[in-house]
Amino acid sequence: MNKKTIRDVEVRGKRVFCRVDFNVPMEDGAITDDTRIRAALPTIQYLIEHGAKVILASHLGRPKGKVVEELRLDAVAKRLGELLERPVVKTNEAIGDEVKAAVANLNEGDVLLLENVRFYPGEEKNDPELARAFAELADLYVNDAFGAAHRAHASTEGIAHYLPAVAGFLMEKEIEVLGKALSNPDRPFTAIIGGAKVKDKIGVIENLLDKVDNLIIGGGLAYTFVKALGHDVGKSLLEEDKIELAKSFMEKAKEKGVRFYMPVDVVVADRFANDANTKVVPIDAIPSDWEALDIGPQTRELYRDVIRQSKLVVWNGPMGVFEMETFSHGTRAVAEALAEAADTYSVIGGGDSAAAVEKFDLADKMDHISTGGGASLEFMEGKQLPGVVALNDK
Ligand SMILES: Nc1ncnc2c1ncn2[C@@H]1O[C@H](COP(=O)(O)OP(=O)(O)OP(=O)(O)O)[C@@H](O)[C@H]1O
Ligand SMILES: O=C(O)[C@H](O)COP(=O)(O)O
Repeated sequence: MNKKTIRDVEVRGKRVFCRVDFNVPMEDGAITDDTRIRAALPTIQYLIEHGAKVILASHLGRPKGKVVEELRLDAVAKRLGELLERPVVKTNEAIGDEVKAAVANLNEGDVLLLENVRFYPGEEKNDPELARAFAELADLYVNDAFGAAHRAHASTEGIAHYLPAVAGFLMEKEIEVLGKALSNPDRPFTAIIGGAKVKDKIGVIENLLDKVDNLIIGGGLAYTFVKALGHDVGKSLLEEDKIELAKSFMEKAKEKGVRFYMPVDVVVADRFANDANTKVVPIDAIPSDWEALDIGPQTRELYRDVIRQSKLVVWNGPMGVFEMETFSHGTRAVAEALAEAADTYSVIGGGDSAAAVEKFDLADKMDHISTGGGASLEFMEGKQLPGVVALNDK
């Protein structure tokens, strides 16, 4: 990575404004998955051990510039304190007198968590006034919020214009792993693209077609490709306006020598429910009033084999409606194949695929699970992430 990191600067005695992505899932005020908090610990611990005065900032949810009581960061501060095994001071504001006083009270190695930065309308507008107010609290800016790096907001981008700005360890790792996959991949390199819609994956498929040896398609978006091949898809997800695009992707794959893998059989259901009637049918025999909700057993085997023969696999998007047990087997098979393939470096591109891997209890068997959903998708589209661009070059 050509950006400076916290290793390249002196942090001792400095007030460090560290942007993290603590946008964790919550239910009834309780954190249901603290992966993102844990992922930021190496940076926070480094700052503590090296005598920084640590000021953490994050968003939670989408409060749209207003105070939303349920989106306060108190539960996050508590969890962070437990994980760090040290007190974490939490303010009820992210700027202003209360915050300035709390920062002035910090000793070397102390940790302060500011209130949800998205309570301020200036955050998402990348208002220079708010960015400056954040910057005035600190001597150094550290961005460890990879999950929010695709957002040009006051605490992710704007602030970097007013302070020396470097990356944290999580940011560095995400950029290095995803960056290597895209620029210098071990081969055979396979991308597995699933999820609901072609529309959301156009950029990724386009970019990856130039880089991969194998492209595996699954999930709801596969049926637009199936239709493009001339088969009926019944009531399966279909984006009529993307059929031509699907055709052009398949042609482009052929031109480039990319092997393009589509489901050969699917699990169809008579309604969208876990207890629906189901059957396995070949891809060219989807009944007109049934919908395909998972890849079938032959496809699972086919995809397993491709995974086994790959040196690097990047996976984004589930193979079926994995939230329902009946339609989870395709996604599980891909996760298991990645877990078993010892010589295959597996990169999970955040979002639902990461949730699936967690659900199947296979997270610790993957080589890298991105903490970014939208951010990793934009990175894989080949886009520059504003939160990264704004950091100081080496
Ligand atoms: N065959 C299918 N029919 C209908 N829905 C499907 C099918 N296969 C997968 N899905 C649904 O697609 C959803 C996931 O797709 P989505 O594009 O939202 O997430 P993703 O690809 O993981 O991207 P992100 O990283 O943004 O979360 C899941 O909720 C899953 O149930
Ligand atoms: O959950 C995420 O992907 C990040 O925290 C970014 O959140 P956002 O999509 O609300 O900007």
